[in-house]
Amino acid sequence: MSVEAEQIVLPDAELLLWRQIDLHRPLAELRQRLVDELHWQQTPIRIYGREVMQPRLTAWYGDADAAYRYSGVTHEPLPWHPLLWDIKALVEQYSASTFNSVLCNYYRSGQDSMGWHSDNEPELGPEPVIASLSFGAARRFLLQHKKDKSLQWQCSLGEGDLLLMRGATQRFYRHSVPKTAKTTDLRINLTFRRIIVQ
Ligand SMILES: O=C(O)CCC(=O)C(=O)O
Ligand SMILES: [Fe+2]
Repeated sequence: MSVEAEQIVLPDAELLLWRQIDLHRPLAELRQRLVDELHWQQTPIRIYGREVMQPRLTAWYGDADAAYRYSGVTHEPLPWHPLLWDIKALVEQYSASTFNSVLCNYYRSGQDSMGWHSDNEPELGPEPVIASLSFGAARRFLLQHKKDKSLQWQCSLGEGDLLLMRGATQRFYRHSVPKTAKTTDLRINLTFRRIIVQ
Protein backbone atom coordinates (compact mmCIF):
# COMPACT_ATOMS: atom_id res chain seq x y z
CA MET A 1 0.00 0.00 0.00
CA SER A 2 3.00 2.27 -0.21
CA VAL A 3 2.64 3.05 -3.92
CA GLU A 4 1.45 6.53 -4.82
CA ALA A 5 -1.46 6.92 -7.18
CA GLU A 6 -0.99 8.81 -10.41
CA GLN A 7 -3.67 11.47 -10.72
CA ILE A 8 -4.96 11.93 -14.25
CA VAL A 9 -5.83 15.56 -14.88
CA LEU A 10 -8.80 15.83 -17.23
CA PRO A 11 -11.77 18.24 -17.15
CA ASP A 12 -15.03 16.77 -15.71
CA ALA A 13 -13.27 13.59 -14.61
CA GLU A 14 -11.62 12.13 -11.53
CA LEU A 15 -9.18 9.35 -12.26
CA LEU A 16 -6.52 7.69 -10.16
CA LEU A 17 -4.14 5.00 -11.36
CA TRP A 18 -1.94 2.67 -9.36
CA ARG A 19 0.53 0.45 -11.22
CA GLN A 20 1.03 -3.16 -10.08
CA ILE A 21 -0.66 -3.03 -6.70
CA ASP A 22 0.30 -5.44 -3.94
CA LEU A 23 -2.33 -8.17 -3.66
CA HIS A 24 -0.26 -10.22 -1.20
CA ARG A 25 0.08 -13.13 -3.64
CA PRO A 26 1.77 -13.57 -7.03
CA LEU A 27 -0.42 -11.93 -9.67
CA ALA A 28 0.00 -14.89 -12.06
CA GLU A 29 -1.36 -17.25 -9.42
CA LEU A 30 -4.38 -15.02 -8.77
CA ARG A 31 -5.02 -14.71 -12.51
CA GLN A 32 -5.00 -18.49 -12.97
CA ARG A 33 -7.41 -18.95 -10.09
CA LEU A 34 -9.77 -16.31 -11.49
CA VAL A 35 -9.73 -18.12 -14.85
CA ASP A 36 -10.32 -21.53 -13.28
CA GLU A 37 -12.71 -20.76 -10.44
CA LEU A 38 -15.09 -18.01 -11.56
CA HIS A 39 -18.37 -18.88 -13.23
CA TRP A 40 -17.64 -17.44 -16.69
CA GLN A 41 -20.44 -17.16 -19.22
CA GLN A 42 -21.00 -15.54 -22.58
CA THR A 43 -24.27 -13.68 -22.19
CA PRO A 44 -26.38 -11.87 -24.76
CA ILE A 45 -27.19 -8.18 -24.43
CA ARG A 46 -29.94 -6.21 -26.13
CA ILE A 47 -28.84 -3.47 -28.50
CA TYR A 48 -31.65 -1.51 -30.24
CA GLY A 49 -34.02 -4.41 -29.56
CA ARG A 50 -31.72 -7.07 -30.96
CA GLU A 51 -29.97 -9.77 -28.95
CA VAL A 52 -26.24 -10.03 -29.58
CA MET A 53 -23.56 -12.01 -27.79
CA GLN A 54 -21.07 -9.99 -25.80
CA PRO A 55 -17.53 -10.20 -27.26
CA ARG A 56 -16.08 -11.50 -23.96
CA LEU A 57 -17.06 -13.67 -20.99
CA THR A 58 -18.50 -12.17 -17.82
CA ALA A 59 -19.35 -13.16 -14.26
CA TRP A 60 -21.20 -11.07 -11.72
CA TYR A 61 -20.64 -11.45 -7.96
CA GLY A 62 -21.91 -9.45 -5.01
CA ASP A 63 -24.11 -9.07 -1.98
CA ALA A 64 -27.47 -10.85 -2.38
CA ASP A 65 -29.41 -7.56 -2.56
CA ALA A 66 -27.13 -5.94 -5.16
CA ALA A 67 -29.12 -6.79 -8.34
CA TYR A 68 -28.28 -4.73 -11.39
CA ARG A 69 -29.82 -3.92 -14.79
CA TYR A 70 -27.26 -3.63 -17.56
CA SER A 71 -27.95 -3.38 -21.30
CA GLY A 72 -31.52 -4.58 -20.83
CA VAL A 73 -30.64 -7.63 -18.72
CA THR A 74 -31.05 -8.01 -14.95
CA HIS A 75 -28.02 -9.57 -13.30
CA GLU A 76 -28.56 -11.46 -10.08
CA PRO A 77 -25.17 -11.59 -8.40
CA LEU A 78 -23.54 -14.88 -7.48
CA PRO A 79 -22.51 -15.04 -3.82
CA TRP A 80 -19.00 -13.72 -3.22
CA HIS A 81 -16.19 -16.07 -4.21
CA PRO A 82 -13.66 -16.00 -1.33
CA LEU A 83 -10.86 -14.89 -3.67
CA LEU A 84 -12.92 -11.93 -4.94
CA TRP A 85 -13.86 -11.08 -1.36
CA ASP A 86 -10.16 -10.91 -0.41
CA ILE A 87 -9.24 -8.85 -3.48
CA LYS A 88 -12.17 -6.51 -2.76
CA ALA A 89 -10.79 -5.78 0.73
CA LEU A 90 -7.42 -4.72 -0.72
CA VAL A 91 -8.98 -2.67 -3.53
CA GLU A 92 -11.14 -0.90 -0.93
CA GLN A 93 -7.99 0.16 0.94
CA TYR A 94 -6.44 1.71 -2.15
CA SER A 95 -9.70 3.34 -3.25
CA ALA A 96 -10.83 4.54 0.18
CA SER A 97 -14.32 3.35 -0.89
CA THR A 98 -16.47 0.30 -0.23
CA PHE A 99 -18.07 -1.93 -2.86
CA ASN A 100 -20.92 -4.46 -2.79
CA SER A 101 -20.50 -6.07 -6.21
CA VAL A 102 -18.03 -6.82 -8.96
CA LEU A 103 -18.47 -7.32 -12.68
CA CYS A 104 -15.73 -9.65 -13.92
CA ASN A 105 -14.69 -9.53 -17.58
CA TYR A 106 -12.69 -12.22 -19.36
CA TYR A 107 -11.11 -11.14 -22.66
CA ARG A 108 -10.08 -14.47 -24.20
CA SER A 109 -7.68 -12.80 -26.67
CA GLY A 110 -7.10 -9.47 -28.41
CA GLN A 111 -10.23 -10.22 -30.42
CA ASP A 112 -12.46 -9.83 -27.34
CA SER A 113 -13.38 -6.27 -26.45
CA MET A 114 -15.61 -3.81 -24.63
CA GLY A 115 -17.58 -1.26 -26.64
CA TRP A 116 -18.00 2.44 -25.81
CA HIS A 117 -20.19 2.95 -22.74
CA SER A 118 -20.56 4.79 -19.43
CA ASP A 119 -21.23 2.97 -16.19
CA ASN A 120 -24.09 5.30 -15.42
CA GLU A 121 -26.99 2.98 -14.59
CA PRO A 122 -29.36 4.54 -12.03
CA GLU A 123 -28.48 1.77 -9.51
CA LEU A 124 -24.95 3.20 -9.31
CA GLY A 125 -26.13 6.62 -8.10
CA PRO A 126 -25.20 10.07 -9.47
CA GLU A 127 -21.43 9.79 -9.00
CA PRO A 128 -20.43 6.12 -9.27
CA VAL A 129 -17.09 5.02 -7.88
CA ILE A 130 -15.67 2.21 -10.03
CA ALA A 131 -12.43 0.44 -9.26
CA SER A 132 -11.06 -1.54 -12.19
CA LEU A 133 -8.31 -4.10 -11.58
CA SER A 134 -6.56 -5.85 -14.46
CA PHE A 135 -4.74 -9.19 -14.85
CA GLY A 136 -3.03 -10.81 -17.80
CA ALA A 137 -2.35 -9.21 -21.17
CA ALA A 138 -1.97 -5.41 -21.18
CA ARG A 139 -4.77 -3.77 -23.16
CA ARG A 140 -5.50 -0.22 -24.24
CA PHE A 141 -8.20 1.57 -22.23
CA LEU A 142 -9.76 4.60 -23.97
CA LEU A 143 -11.74 7.46 -22.47
CA GLN A 144 -13.56 10.14 -24.44
CA HIS A 145 -15.72 13.11 -23.38
CA LYS A 146 -19.33 12.78 -24.56
CA LYS A 147 -19.69 16.43 -25.66
CA ASP A 148 -16.16 17.55 -26.51
CA LYS A 149 -14.75 14.57 -28.39
CA SER A 150 -11.32 16.19 -28.50
CA LEU A 151 -11.04 15.51 -24.76
CA GLN A 152 -9.50 12.05 -24.72
CA TRP A 153 -7.22 9.99 -22.57
CA GLN A 154 -5.83 6.52 -22.97
CA CYS A 155 -3.54 4.19 -21.11
CA SER A 156 -2.34 0.64 -21.19
CA LEU A 157 -3.73 -1.46 -18.32
CA GLY A 158 -1.42 -4.32 -17.41
CA GLU A 159 -1.32 -6.98 -14.73
CA GLY A 160 -1.95 -5.56 -11.25
CA ASP A 161 -2.92 -2.08 -12.46
CA LEU A 162 -5.81 -0.45 -10.61
CA LEU A 163 -7.79 2.40 -12.20
CA LEU A 164 -10.27 4.30 -10.07
CA MET A 165 -13.00 6.33 -11.80
CA ARG A 166 -15.15 8.56 -9.65
CA GLY A 167 -16.81 11.99 -9.37
CA ALA A 168 -18.45 13.06 -12.63
CA THR A 169 -16.38 10.73 -14.85
CA GLN A 170 -19.29 8.45 -15.86
CA ARG A 171 -21.62 11.41 -16.49
CA PHE A 172 -19.24 13.15 -18.89
CA TYR A 173 -17.13 10.37 -20.40
CA ARG A 174 -17.44 7.05 -22.20
CA HIS A 175 -14.79 4.36 -22.12
CA SER A 176 -13.88 1.27 -24.11
CA VAL A 177 -11.34 -1.51 -24.56
CA PRO A 178 -10.88 -1.96 -28.33
CA LYS A 179 -9.88 -5.12 -30.12
CA THR A 180 -6.20 -5.50 -30.90
CA ALA A 181 -4.07 -7.70 -33.11
CA LYS A 182 -1.12 -7.16 -30.75
CA THR A 183 -1.98 -9.94 -28.31
CA THR A 184 -3.56 -13.37 -28.33
CA ASP A 185 -3.22 -13.68 -24.55
CA LEU A 186 -6.11 -13.51 -22.14
CA ARG A 187 -6.96 -10.61 -19.89
CA ILE A 188 -9.17 -10.49 -16.80
CA ASN A 189 -10.64 -7.24 -15.53
CA LEU A 190 -12.58 -6.85 -12.29
CA THR A 191 -14.76 -3.73 -11.90
CA PHE A 192 -15.80 -3.24 -8.30
CA ARG A 193 -18.96 -1.16 -7.89
CA ARG A 194 -21.45 -0.01 -5.31
CA ILE A 195 -25.09 -0.71 -6.17
CA ILE A 196 -27.43 1.51 -4.23
CA VAL A 197 -29.90 -0.84 -2.56
CA GLN A 198 -33.43 0.56 -2.22
O1 LIG B 1 -11.92 -4.14 -19.06
C1 LIG B 1 -11.84 -2.97 -18.74
O2 LIG B 1 -10.77 -2.41 -18.51
C2 LIG B 1 -13.08 -2.12 -18.66
C3 LIG B 1 -14.27 -2.85 -18.12
C4 LIG B 1 -15.47 -1.96 -18.06
O3 LIG B 1 -15.48 -0.88 -18.57
C5 LIG B 1 -16.69 -2.40 -17.35
O4 LIG B 1 -16.73 -3.53 -16.84
O5 LIG B 1 -17.63 -1.62 -17.28
FE1 LIG C 1 -17.14 0.29 -17.85
